[in-house]
This record gives sequence, structure tokens and C-alpha cells, in this order.
Amino acid sequence: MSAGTVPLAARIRVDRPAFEVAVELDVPAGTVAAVVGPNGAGKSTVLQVLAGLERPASGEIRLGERLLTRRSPGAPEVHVPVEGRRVGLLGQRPMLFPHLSAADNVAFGPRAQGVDRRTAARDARDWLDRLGLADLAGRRPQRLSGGQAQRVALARALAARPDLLLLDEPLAALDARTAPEVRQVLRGHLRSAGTTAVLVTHDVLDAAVLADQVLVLDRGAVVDSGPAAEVLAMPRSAFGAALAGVDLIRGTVDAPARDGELVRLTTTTGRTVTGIAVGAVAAGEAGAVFPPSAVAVHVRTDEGSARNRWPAVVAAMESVGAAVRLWTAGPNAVAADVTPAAVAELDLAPGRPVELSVKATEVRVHQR
Ligand SMILES: Nc1ncnc2c1ncn2[C@@H]1O[C@H](COP(=O)(O)OP(=O)(O)OP(=O)(O)O)[C@@H](O)[C@H]1O
Repeated sequence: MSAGTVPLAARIRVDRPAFEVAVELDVPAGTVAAVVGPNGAGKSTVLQVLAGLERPASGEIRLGERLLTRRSPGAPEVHVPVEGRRVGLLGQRPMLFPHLSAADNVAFGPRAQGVDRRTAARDARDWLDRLGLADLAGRRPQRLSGGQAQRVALARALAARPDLLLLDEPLAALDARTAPEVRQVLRGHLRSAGTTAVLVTHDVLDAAVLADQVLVLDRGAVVDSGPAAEVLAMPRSAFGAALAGVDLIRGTVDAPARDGELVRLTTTTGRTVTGIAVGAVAAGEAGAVFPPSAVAVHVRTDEGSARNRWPAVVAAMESVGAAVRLWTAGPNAVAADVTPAAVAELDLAPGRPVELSVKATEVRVHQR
């Protein structure tokens, strides 16, 4: 962590036509928080408010010792304007100045802050060098590839030495070959320089590779949050489970269990799921998580109730690599991976009644 690295603490409420966006964010100095969630959940709204482009209905934003925003009854309003916040923003598109070279684009921020021309030029070269772009310093943006331009944009954002870096889908516009390369550059920088950052992404890989903590936003509310590894391994929300590529069934546990013991939960529709307790599980709400590859699909027999065997109806199917992923219909829908041969043999298609089974040893029951 560099000496100037500071933590972010934000509590904000923003009114939107359909709902209120209410988020509390605590990002320790030098760490990265990823904000994920369905379209329209309020992710960009959070970044807009952090950047100072929009005032919240109420709330407070602190960056280290500095109070950037305050709107609360009885206290004078504080709103540090965008240019005074020391907050950098990297969006999907690089938005470089077309008439300036890569180096001049990077030097622009420091120059605007009053840094002398020679120092700004030297710093710009240093940043380009660090991001592996030294050879491209003299190039204009139209002669850069998408990945190179995005790295220049990152250098430009960093050269202004922001206390907080906001990343809004920074890799979304890059092709499948370039995105991993820029992701690595970003990761290297975020780890070594220890920049405090908030990242909005739709890509689970970004969250897994770049983030220390993950917040899942749905209709403006935080429905899950915690260390990235935990949120992805043991999601609490349907969106988090879909993002992590696992099945999640929520229900209630009535007999507590210790770590590693078998424990049973019952859903609101009366289905029971048995799995292995992860940590101590108390009576009350819990989630059962398992990979789609652990779900076996059978022809429906309606033969009683073996453990973790449920009737279901196929709702949708899609090829995923060499497997076929199917989703079942209704509440507690699950995804199951089957072979193309099984699809033919069981005559699987949307609308088809089937039976699903999962071994209890493949199910993890958690109460994060
Ligand atoms: N300036 C605005 N004024 C009023 N409503 C807005 C404004 N910006 C966005 N909204 C609405 O607020 C809600 C949240 O939008 P927001 O862009 O924050 O979501 P998001 O999670 O970033 O979505 P996406 O993943 O599609 O980018 C949406 O319903 C959107 O239509």
C-alpha cells in the first residue's frame, strides 16, 4: 500500500423512479470493492454519486480524512465538485483526446492540476512504462488498438493520482483476447500501487480476479456482500449464484448442525434439501449451494422421496462448451449440466417433466 492510500466510507440514498438506491460501502485503503447486479439495479448510480456527478437524496461520503459529500438533516450540506474530489474514472470506452499523443493524454490531468510541463511529461512516460506502453508514447489514439487505448486511459486516470479509482465496466468493450491482458495490467497495478477502487462489472472473472469484496445490488438494495471468495463460493442471492455459476436453494433449517455434519433445509414450497454444513448452522434461514454439474436428470418416476430428488419441468436449455445446461421452471429453479447424449436419450426439451437428484455430499449448506 502506498503512503497516500486512503479508505472510502460511503452511505448514500438516491431516489430513482421505481425504487430507492441505498448503499453502504466501506472500502479499506488500497482494496477493491466490486459492485455487481442485474441491469438497472443502481450500480452506475452509485458510481455517479461517488464521482460527484450527482447529489444523493441523503448520505455522506468520506475519502480518508476528506468529507466529499454530506446531506443530512441538521448538518450543513457538503458537495465537493467533481474536479476537487481526487476521484478518477475509467469507463468502458477510453475517451482519449484524439488530437493528443498517448503521452500528452496521460500528462493532461497533472498539467490541469498545475504540474509543470516537464514533470508532467516525465510522469506520463513513467505511467506508460509501468503499463507496458512505453513504445506507444508518441502515438495518437486512432493508431492504438482497443486494448492499448484502454491501457492509456488507465494510465491517464492513474497519473492524476486519484485517492479513489472508479471503474465502470472497464473491460466490457474489449474483445475476448484483449480483455484478459488489460485485466492483468489492472490487477498488477491495483495490487502493487494499492489504489482504493470501486469496480462495476457484469463479468464474474473481474470480480474474482480484481476484487477483495463484492456487493450484490438488486433494485437499489444490497442483497449480499462480503469477501469476494465467500460471496462467489456461498452466494446468498439468486443473482450472486447465477454470477458464480452455482445453484442456490434457500430455506429454513430446523435442527442445527455442526461443521461437516449433514443438515436439512426446507423451502417455502415444502421441498427438502440435505447437504453438508459449512461452519456451524443454527436453526433458521440458510442456503444450499451446489454446482449444476452435480445435478442428475432422470425420467420422472414419481417413486416416493429419496433424499434430494425432486420433480421439475425443463424451462430452457443452452449449450455450454461440450455440455448442455438446462434450467428448470418455477420457484427454486435450478441449472443442471447434462451431456448431449442425455438430452437425446431423455428427450429433453422445454416443457418436459423430469426428476432431478443431487447427492447430499455435493451440497453445501451455509448461513453466511
Ligand atoms: N439520472 C437518472 N434519473 C432518473 N432515473 C435514472 C437515472 N439514471 C438511471 N436511472 C434509473 O435508475 C435505475 C438504476 O439505474 P443504473 O443505471 O444505476 O443501473 P445499473 O445497475 O448501472 O444498470 P446497467 O447494468 O444496465 O448499467 C434504473 O431504473 C434507471 O432507469
